[in-house]
Amino acid sequence: MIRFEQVSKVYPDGTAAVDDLSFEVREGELVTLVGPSGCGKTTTMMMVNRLIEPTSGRVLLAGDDISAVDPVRLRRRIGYVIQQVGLFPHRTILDNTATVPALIGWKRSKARERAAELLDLVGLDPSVYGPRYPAQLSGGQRQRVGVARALAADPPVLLMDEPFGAVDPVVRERLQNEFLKLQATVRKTVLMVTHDIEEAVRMGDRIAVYGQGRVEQYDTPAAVLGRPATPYVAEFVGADRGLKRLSVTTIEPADLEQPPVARLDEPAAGAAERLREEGARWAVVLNGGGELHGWVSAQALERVGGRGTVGDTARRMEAWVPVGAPLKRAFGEMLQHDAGWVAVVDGSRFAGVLTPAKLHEALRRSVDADAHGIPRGEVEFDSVADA
Ligand SMILES: Nc1ncnc2c1ncn2[C@@H]1O[C@H](COP(=O)(O)OP(=O)(O)OP(=O)(O)O)[C@@H](O)[C@H]1O
Repeated sequence: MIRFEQVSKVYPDGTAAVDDLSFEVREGELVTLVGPSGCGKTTTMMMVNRLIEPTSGRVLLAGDDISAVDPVRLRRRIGYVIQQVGLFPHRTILDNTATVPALIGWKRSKARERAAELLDLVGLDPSVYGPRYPAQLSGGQRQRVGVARALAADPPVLLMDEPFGAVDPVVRERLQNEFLKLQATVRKTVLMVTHDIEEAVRMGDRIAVYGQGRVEQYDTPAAVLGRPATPYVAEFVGADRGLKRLSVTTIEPADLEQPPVARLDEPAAGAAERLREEGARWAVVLNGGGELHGWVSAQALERVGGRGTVGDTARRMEAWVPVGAPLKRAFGEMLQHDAGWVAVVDGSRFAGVLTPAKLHEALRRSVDADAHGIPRGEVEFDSVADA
């Protein structure tokens, strides 16, 4: 969709900002450009919407050499989100969001209707925020408006330059997650500049790691973390890349343990006996529909004895995650709820539990898979234990 072919940019003062860049962003893919300040990320991005012209090489968009496309028409196909957002201070949020559709000649009513839809999509109620002015919004809300505005004319391509850079880390993580959800439905081709490797790893389908003016590695987050192509990349992703890997390794059914299970409405005595036989100290408790309710300890069941049901003494389980969530989220849930394990659900069905030992095992398996270049599911567990 976006293709850089041996692109270089030397500024008039002789600064070589980008040197012989070649890579391709596939349609619907989110690619993060990450690297230290001044390495040429913004220059790369601005050559896509022709705010900057390359000195040599070509940039292609959907097969067209963009140097032959009228810049104004080109930019209609490309949404642009920048850190400072750049909202017009004297226009309402609704009008700000409707800027591009209005510019390209949509009827005012249609442009505003679309703007309201987009505000809703990024989590801002248009009836509340639409009439406000930019100064009446928080930084995070302004960033959301920036995204809504970029999407308003439904361009196939989005360029985002540090889009979540100006907000605190908590809001930033929320905006990142919201954007990923949005991207899962709108499937734009996205180039996103960041200097934060965590953000690059979390957001990118692929990452371009920049050295000075050059791409040192262009690969999936797991591969960049697992097999840094050069010592520079290894240093840039950091010694704690094992930890970062938690963000990109997902929980799979094979990672789960199957503890004893009790039903909410079954007699406590029967459940207590089962646990005794199995030598287990606790059981997961499900409701009649097989959905997770919580957990119960063997001791508590013994106390209830013959008189009651499991439901009389079961505790709710707050620490749960869906299958497919990153290990980092499971780990976060364990810490937040001070839990020794976290329940994993598949839709509304209970799928098993992830324990710290299993989490570690999953992580090792993912490292091992990358080291050998084979899919995670095909790694023999023995090789993990030996590693
Ligand atoms: N108009 C310009 N004239 C001369 N040099 C420039 C110009 N714009 C950028 N540069 C230089 O080109 C290099 C790459 O800049 P660029 O803005 O692409 O980097 P970046 O990776 O986006 O950095 P940052 O993360 O700090 O925004 C830097 O050395 C910068 O000083």
